[in-house]
Amino acid sequence: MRFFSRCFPGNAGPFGKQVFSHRQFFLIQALTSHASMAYPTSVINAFDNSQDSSTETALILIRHGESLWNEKNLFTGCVDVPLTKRGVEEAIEAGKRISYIPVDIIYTSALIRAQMTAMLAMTQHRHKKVPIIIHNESEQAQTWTGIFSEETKKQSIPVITAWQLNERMYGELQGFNKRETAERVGKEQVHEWRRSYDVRPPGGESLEMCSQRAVAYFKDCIEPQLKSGKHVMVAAHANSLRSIIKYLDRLTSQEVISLELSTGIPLLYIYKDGTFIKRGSPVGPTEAGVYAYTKSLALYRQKLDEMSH
Ligand SMILES: O=C(O)[C@@H](CO)OP(=O)(O)O
Repeated sequence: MRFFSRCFPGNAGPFGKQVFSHRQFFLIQALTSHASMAYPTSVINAFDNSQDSSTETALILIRHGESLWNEKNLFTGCVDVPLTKRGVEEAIEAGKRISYIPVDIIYTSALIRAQMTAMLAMTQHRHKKVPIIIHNESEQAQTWTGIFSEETKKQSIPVITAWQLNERMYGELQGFNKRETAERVGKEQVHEWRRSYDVRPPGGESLEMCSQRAVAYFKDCIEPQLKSGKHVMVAAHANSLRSIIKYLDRLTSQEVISLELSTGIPLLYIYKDGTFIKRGSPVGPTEAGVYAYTKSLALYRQKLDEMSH
């Protein structure tokens, strides 16, 4: 049961007090293990490779679009702030960039800026499936969010929310202006709090502490999905994603200091034979280079194109 309790929404943690039930598990299984009835078999095969664990799978990482506190230059951490208009546009643009890359399951943090980003990005996707947030707050939430049409389930993508993917908790800095804080306590101190690997901001999490929960979640819950043939998108935050990228790219704690992630830029990895191959950021939906590296992605794109003609 370890996989279940750690990997489904509502797992114990600062942002979840729910418990996992078997019903939840079966719902997610149903949502992720289907083939589309509405598409020709060849298309289904092109992106439903969940039976073949040797297949390459796509992992898209995306930092949320600009938030209202990014705009104001405030330490945000786990404060649940929505996107700005520009953030909304960034998320839509990101969606265009990945609109031909298969997505079978989405993970987001428990915070609205990551969830908005994932949902807005999916409005641009060519497969037109509906991303649906899996609710597990209570037995009632599970029952009341039930989907009873198999056909409709097949046209859905489960969205799993996990507090472990949240932004690093910034402690007593949350809500303060970054520039003003630097003027008060010194630029070096603020830089150390923001970018060092193991120094904690007052009352908050160091990047190392953030890594411990984010990478553990990635290894326990997301990697098994990729391994089983699912294409995964993760919408999260600067520091939870820096932690995950440190793990994927095997960066040292020194190297991760200079890793900066822009808002709303998708990053693509291919998972194959237990390793992650970095593919950078797809620049545009029709960029040939993005699809050149794996046959299955190229085939997927070709089929989507054929469907729309
Ligand atoms: O304020 C925050 O939560 C983060 C991300 O915006 O800031 P920083 O770049 O300092 O880690």
